[in-house]
Amino acid sequence: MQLSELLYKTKLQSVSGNTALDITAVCIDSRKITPGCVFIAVRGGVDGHQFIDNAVQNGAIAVVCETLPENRKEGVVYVQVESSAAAAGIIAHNFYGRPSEKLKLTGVTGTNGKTTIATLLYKLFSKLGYACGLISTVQNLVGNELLEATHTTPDPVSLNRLLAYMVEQGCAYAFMEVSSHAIHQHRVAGLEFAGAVFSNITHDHLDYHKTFDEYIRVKKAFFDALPKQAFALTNIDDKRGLVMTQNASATVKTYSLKAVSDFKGKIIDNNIMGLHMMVNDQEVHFRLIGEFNAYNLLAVYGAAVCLGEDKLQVLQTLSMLSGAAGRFDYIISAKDKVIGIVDYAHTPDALLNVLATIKKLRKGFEQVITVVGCGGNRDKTKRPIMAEVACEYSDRIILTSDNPRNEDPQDIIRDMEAGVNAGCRRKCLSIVDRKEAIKTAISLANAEDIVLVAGKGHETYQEINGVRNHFDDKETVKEIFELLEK
Ligand SMILES: CC(=O)N[C@H]1[C@@H](OP(=O)(O)OP(=O)(O)OC[C@H]2O[C@@H](n3ccc(=O)[nH]c3=O)[C@H](O)[C@@H]2O)O[C@H](CO)[C@@H](O)[C@@H]1O[C@H](C)C(=O)N[C@@H](C)C(=O)N[C@H](CCC(=O)O)C(=O)O
Ligand SMILES: Nc1ncnc2c1ncn2[C@@H]1O[C@H](COP(=O)(O)OP(=O)(O)OP(=O)(O)O)[C@@H](O)[C@H]1O
Ligand SMILES: N[C@H](CCC[C@H](N)C(=O)O)C(=O)O
Ligand SMILES: [Mg+2]
Repeated sequence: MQLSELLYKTKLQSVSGNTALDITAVCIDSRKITPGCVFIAVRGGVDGHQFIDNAVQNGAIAVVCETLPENRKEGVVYVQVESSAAAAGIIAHNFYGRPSEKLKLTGVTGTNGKTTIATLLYKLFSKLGYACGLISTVQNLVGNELLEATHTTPDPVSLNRLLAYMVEQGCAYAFMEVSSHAIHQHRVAGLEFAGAVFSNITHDHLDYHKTFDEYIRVKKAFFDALPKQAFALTNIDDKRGLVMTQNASATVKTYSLKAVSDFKGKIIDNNIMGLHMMVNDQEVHFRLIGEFNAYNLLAVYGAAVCLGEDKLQVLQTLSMLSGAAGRFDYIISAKDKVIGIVDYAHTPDALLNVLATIKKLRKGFEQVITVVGCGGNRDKTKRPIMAEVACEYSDRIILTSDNPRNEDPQDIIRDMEAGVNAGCRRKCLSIVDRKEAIKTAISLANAEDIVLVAGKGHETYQEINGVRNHFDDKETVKEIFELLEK
């Protein structure tokens, strides 16, 4: 494709050279240069500008950058833009044939619930008979083809390649999670969204965004950028729900369990068998559990209706679906009927939600034993809060490792212990080894007790010092149930 076509819709500052140049690939990483490509120098943790010469040496014939290099090579076209990251999204979108305009793309953002909502939308639309794509933390799916996910929202080149593949495979819809990192880094720049969903916003990722206001501003930017013909569906029970869409030119739709809204729900009953709800005057039973899933289900219902589906058919189909892997995923031991719940709650709010949900499901006599850790090299401020939440809602807690990454797991646990108040110390244990921690929790459980293993959900590894060792919470719980019941 010609460079001039690739630059369509980018905000150019200067161009040196002839843009009637055939480009074979788009590259944002100098380590992955292929001859004939355009290299886009993006500033991140390191400054991509320092790799321009290297990229040219390895065969890049055009360079897109914010600051022009002093030594420019003859025959190479240099394009200056205001934001390389934004240009990368737009250029990648053009290169891959503007895939988001060839299918209906819905983006889901918010602190919690993105994977659940996007996955349910994918399952729902697949069941309704459409070929669909899914881009999520857990997995990417093109029809039934499974592709590994490395990020919640991939980099713009991988993302547009994936969307183009969905188009090629005949997908009519794509549902994707849009993380706040992705919005901030312009990974979704250039994409044409048919609609966007806001789930909620709470304390997370402040290691990256620094302040809560900045985190809100970043998420809001996604809604501000939606096209006029798109829908912007927001949860108005969240304090920031209306702020998100206040400047959107898209059509704003709302959902709520508490207030008058376009998609209004009311919980009639909420137990281990599922949710019994009223949704816009229609009584319906869902297999998903807990109030937070009532919100997720309303978001899915609302988005499907905004995309033009029949209300009743959507509810009937939704009522048959199960949730996403590692989200309130439970196993009951054969003999003692101990309930093991594996959940991806890795933020204070998510943990609070899960434990509050469990509390409502209890019959009264059983203990709740919580196993929880916090990831290394991530927001440290959440550590004591998560321990505090776990203490408040559990009869026993075992603090353990999540993915320590490059931190000493003992240090992480110490940070968590700061949140355990004197009154709770007697019910709290710290065990660094996650498997040992789960085993201890299950050994402490009596018949019908509930063991919550939080933080890693669907993850099948534990990352320690750059090495990912196989580790699967659900598999571990199952294994220990079998071992202890022999
Ligand atoms: C903090 C963060 O988000 N980092 C992402 C970011 O990296 P970065 O900007 O620091 O990149 P960098 O390594 O400094 O390089 C800057 C530029 O120079 C280029 N480069 C770099 C080195 C080189 O030799 N040559 C070269 O050309 C890079 O390709 C890049 O374009 O851009 C990279 C390419 O798109 C991402 O892979 C990387 O994700 C890292 C691995 C990551 O861990 N990200 C997490 C935090 C993340 O994005 N998480 C969210 C979900 C969060 C949630 O909701 O839970 C997600 O969407 O997955
Ligand atoms: N609507 C919701 N509100 C609050 N908590 C939720 C909600 N939905 C799910 N959760 C809790 O948050 C955890 C993460 O859910 P999910 O994976 O769907 O969210 P996510 O936004 O994709 O998270 P991540 O950014 O980590 O990928 C779940 O394990 C559950 O405990
Ligand atoms: N997308 C999140 C997931 C955190 C999951 C938790 N298990 C951890 O490793 O901290 C992140 O990368 O920050
Ligand atoms: Mg997710």
